[in-house]
Amino acid sequence: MTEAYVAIEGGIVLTGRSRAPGTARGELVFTTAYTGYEESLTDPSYAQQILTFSYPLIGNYGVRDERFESSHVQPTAVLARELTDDVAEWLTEAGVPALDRLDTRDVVTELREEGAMKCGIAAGPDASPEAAREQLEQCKGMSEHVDIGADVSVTEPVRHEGGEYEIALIDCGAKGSIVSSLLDRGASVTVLPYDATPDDVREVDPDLLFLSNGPGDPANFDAAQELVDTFVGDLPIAGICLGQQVVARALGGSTEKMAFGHRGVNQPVRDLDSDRVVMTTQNHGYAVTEPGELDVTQINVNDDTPEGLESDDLGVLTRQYHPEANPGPHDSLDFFDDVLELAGTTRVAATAD
Ligand SMILES: NC(=O)CC[C@H](N)C(=O)O
Repeated sequence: MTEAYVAIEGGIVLTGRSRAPGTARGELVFTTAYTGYEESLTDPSYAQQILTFSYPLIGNYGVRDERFESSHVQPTAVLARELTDDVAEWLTEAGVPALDRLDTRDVVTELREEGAMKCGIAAGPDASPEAAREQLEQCKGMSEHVDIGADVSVTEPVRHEGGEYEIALIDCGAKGSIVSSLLDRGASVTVLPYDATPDDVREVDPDLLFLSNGPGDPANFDAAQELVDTFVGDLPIAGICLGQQVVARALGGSTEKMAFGHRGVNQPVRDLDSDRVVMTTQNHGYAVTEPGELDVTQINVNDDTPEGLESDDLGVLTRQYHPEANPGPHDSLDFFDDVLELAGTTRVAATAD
């Protein structure tokens, strides 16, 4: 067994089996998802993080690229109790270090007690505890990645021709299934870079401005925040995850880093109007603390954090969780119907003028 080492803030060094060689560093987080590993591993929201799967066996239904949320593996390294050969080969080809035969219960317990922590990894024939510690020393906290959008965003507009409604999607690290969920419902989507200017948006002449999910601290997405400032009231605005956080900050709200975040596929969310609880997929380490000009319409059942923000007057609709949620649960897919309906209000207003 080729050994691999995990050095965690506070001096802990864990040993496991190397499944993909290399060294890496990143903030150590965990997901409780028991399915959807292809989607999680290609979700750009995981950039600069080391992803621990708490479910004990990862890879039991293979790896198929049609499930990918982006073109490549996004976490800097992967930890699990057991990874199948399919996943180990995929991560080896991707150059993303991975290790298993690790007591992930210990890792998760540590993270739940101490919060997300910096971490260094060394795996493969040349690995040593010192190499893992060196990685740890160079590791930055998520909020210190001040231009993380540049690592995950398109650099030029990308147009997806679809139906009648025009949506400008600001790509702060967008999952592919957000684009396909909008196209499936009759929208045309123009994906714009994370640092798009108001003029870039005007050029698209959209019916709705959509802010995507993405990695890191929403406070580091100034350009996207400025777009919300500029267009609120004139264009309907929607957002998912980082998108919700950026919209809230732009409209007088605030965000903060959570202790260890929400990552999994069975996070319960209560809609305050209908009192209905839905199961949701989540992946975030920051949360909205004050909603500013928006109303909190949905909350997390476990910790009451805001899961949905809305303003009828301003035409704003956001979700902290991932309604597109491949492979599921799909309880909240109707969010995208609501977004399209909101986009339709622009056309109605334009006809009335
Ligand atoms: N999935 C996301 O968009 C994550 C949002 C943000 N980076 C957070 O961790 O809270």
